[in-house]
Amino acid sequence: LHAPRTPHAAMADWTDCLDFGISLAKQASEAVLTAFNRQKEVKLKSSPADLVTETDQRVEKMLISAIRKRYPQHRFIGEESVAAGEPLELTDRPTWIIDPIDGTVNFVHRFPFVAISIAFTVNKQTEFGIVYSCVEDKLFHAQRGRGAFLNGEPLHVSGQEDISRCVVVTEIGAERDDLALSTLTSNIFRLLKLPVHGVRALGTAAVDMCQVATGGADAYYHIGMHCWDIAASAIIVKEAGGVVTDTDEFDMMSRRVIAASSSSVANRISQVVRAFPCRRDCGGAPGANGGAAL
Ligand SMILES: O=P(O)(O)OC(CO)CO
Ligand SMILES: [Mg+2]
Ligand SMILES: [Mg+2]
Repeated sequence: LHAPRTPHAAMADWTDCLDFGISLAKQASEAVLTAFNRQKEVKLKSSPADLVTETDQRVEKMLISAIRKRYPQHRFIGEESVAAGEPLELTDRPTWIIDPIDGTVNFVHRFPFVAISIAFTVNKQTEFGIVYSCVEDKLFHAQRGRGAFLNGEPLHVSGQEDISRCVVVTEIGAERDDLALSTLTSNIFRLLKLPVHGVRALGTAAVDMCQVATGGADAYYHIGMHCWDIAASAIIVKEAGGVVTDTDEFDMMSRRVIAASSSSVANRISQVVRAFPCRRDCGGAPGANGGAAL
């Protein structure tokens, strides 16, 4: 089902793809839970804290082969396929952006927050996102213009506008060089000094960001993640009434994101948090790799 820029394609609502994605996320969750308590063979990727297991690779292959069989024209950006050398390219074609296990370090350690994250874009616009937090058995999803849901119940952000009353979620990530670590820790220091009510990190960007959609947290920011970590949860936050930004408009390839309950909270975080340079996932944008404020 190729979707060129035609009025017909503009009218497509992609619900069939969403339903299929949800059924696959449930199957993938079973595979993740079966392996959760078992011994894992762990390999390193970009750093000593960037891990992959056989389950990450197997789940991604299962998802992609099932989707490809049903939608042969569709394209993919998958974390483990990119790690294996596949190009990371977002085109106008219908594209599935997949993180087979978001929270692999948690998975390896049996820390109980791991998720399957699936986003779907057409003409580079996200049409829906699915985040399945497997151990919690929480299925988050959102479709463009149709709201966000947790296990079928509508989601709403907190609406908090005062940063000093916020719980802010972030991730430490896998970067371990001095500049990244000092930037990360000084960002947390500055937020705590505002003060905010608390800073949290669950170990999965997808689930972290979904906390903003539920109103359980008021904001999330992250530097250094990849598009597959946050593409699905970004539309979930947006459809729950939240704000998703970068320095300017949200750009899922920039490796920076702020998701917040209100634009005033997003702006305040943007003033406080500094970014360290990260190579974009794909495409180019002026100043995208600079060390400017997030
Ligand atoms: O476990 P993954 O997919 O590498 O993702 C991490 C990125 O830091 C957690 O979101
Ligand atoms: Mg991830
Ligand atoms: Mg992953």
